[in-house]
Amino acid sequence: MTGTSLDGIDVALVDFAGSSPRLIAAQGTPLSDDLRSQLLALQLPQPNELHLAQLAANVHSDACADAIHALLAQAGYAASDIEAIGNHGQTIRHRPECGYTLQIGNHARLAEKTGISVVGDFRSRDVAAGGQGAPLVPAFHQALFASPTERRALLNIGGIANVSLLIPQENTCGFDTGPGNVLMDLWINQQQGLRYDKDGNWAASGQVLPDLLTRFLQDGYFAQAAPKSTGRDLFHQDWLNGHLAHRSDSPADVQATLCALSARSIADTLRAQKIDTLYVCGGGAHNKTLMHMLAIELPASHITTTEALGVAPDWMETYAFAWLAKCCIDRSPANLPTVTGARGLRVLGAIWPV
Ligand SMILES: Nc1ncnc2c1ncn2[C@@H]1O[C@H](COP(=O)(O)OP(=O)(O)OP(=O)(O)O)[C@@H](O)[C@H]1O
Ligand SMILES: CC(=O)N[C@H]1[C@@H]2OC[C@@H](O2)[C@@H](O)[C@@H]1O[C@H](C)C(=O)O
Repeated sequence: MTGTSLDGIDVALVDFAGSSPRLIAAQGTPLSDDLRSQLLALQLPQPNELHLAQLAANVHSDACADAIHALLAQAGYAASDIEAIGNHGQTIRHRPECGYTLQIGNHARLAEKTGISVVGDFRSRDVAAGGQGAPLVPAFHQALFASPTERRALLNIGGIANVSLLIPQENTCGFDTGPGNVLMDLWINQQQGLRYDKDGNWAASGQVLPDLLTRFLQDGYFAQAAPKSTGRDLFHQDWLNGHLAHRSDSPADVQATLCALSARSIADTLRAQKIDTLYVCGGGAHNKTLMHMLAIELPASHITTTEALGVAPDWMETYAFAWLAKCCIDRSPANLPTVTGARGLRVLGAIWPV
């Protein structure tokens, strides 16, 4: 899995032989500066992008192969022990309204480099069936973590934040709430050259600016009804610069307000759901300021991380893509039409067999 934050490659090794899946090992490897800048550049239109995307896909696959070999060596497994790799690829465009979503990654090359079958392109079939193609993890959350008694929400705070609502006796809902870390990452990078605001310390040093927060929240995405999904296609540098034009706020206050934007836009979607426990995963679970703001926004819910469900917050997403690969191999439908808006259940993904 390489997600919208473009921070690294996460690999999970999962055993599906028992009655429920078991996460055996997981590892994160930072993306090289070169690959990261190639992938970042492809997030928005640029000249010669077809060629550049194919070259980046090759480098991405080679880096994924290295990360997989490293995890197998560390866990004491051989390639021949592994049935398949679920390869999300890197999203460089997400335009379900135009009938496509694009995750680059050279699946054939990854199969060649590892000698392991690859399952990839998980989102296209759902989009072809009229769905958003995202988020896909709610089906996995439902399969593993639904409770007969507790009203649960699982919240992934990656670059983009997405939520799964697991309410007893109700269909599972899920959608992208909007920015998770992506705008905070862009702002601290622009102001201080850092990749992210460690523990949310910079945000904690500023004051939330209510008028700026209101301005951010006026983006039409927040009021849109589900099914909905988003990405860097919407929440990018120009979005941020556009909202900050003709203002002279203190940079720390802007960071605090971006943090509040993530917390508020998440909480606004959860308040009416009377969630008993909110389980947080993704890198944002490490942002203490964001977690604190969420707790203030949702006083009636117990807020913890997915560690309480037995899965460390950093591995939930990559675990999900192993599960999605297994569903594809078994030809089990893995989308939730109540989440993505697809016309029906579909088997997701394509297989590059060895
Ligand atoms: N200690 C920390 N303090 C604050 N923020 C952190 C910390 N560790 C990680 N993050 C944030 O989490 C981000 C990475 O999160 P994650 O890996 O879940 O995103 P992703 O999977 O790439 O995104 P998505 O889920 O949207 O695809 C970093 O870019 C950073 O903003
Ligand atoms: C198009 C795309 O890559 N979407 C990602 C992104 O990252 C978070 C959010 O936006 C979510 O919709 C999705 O990823 C997760 C893993 C999903 O499909 O459930």
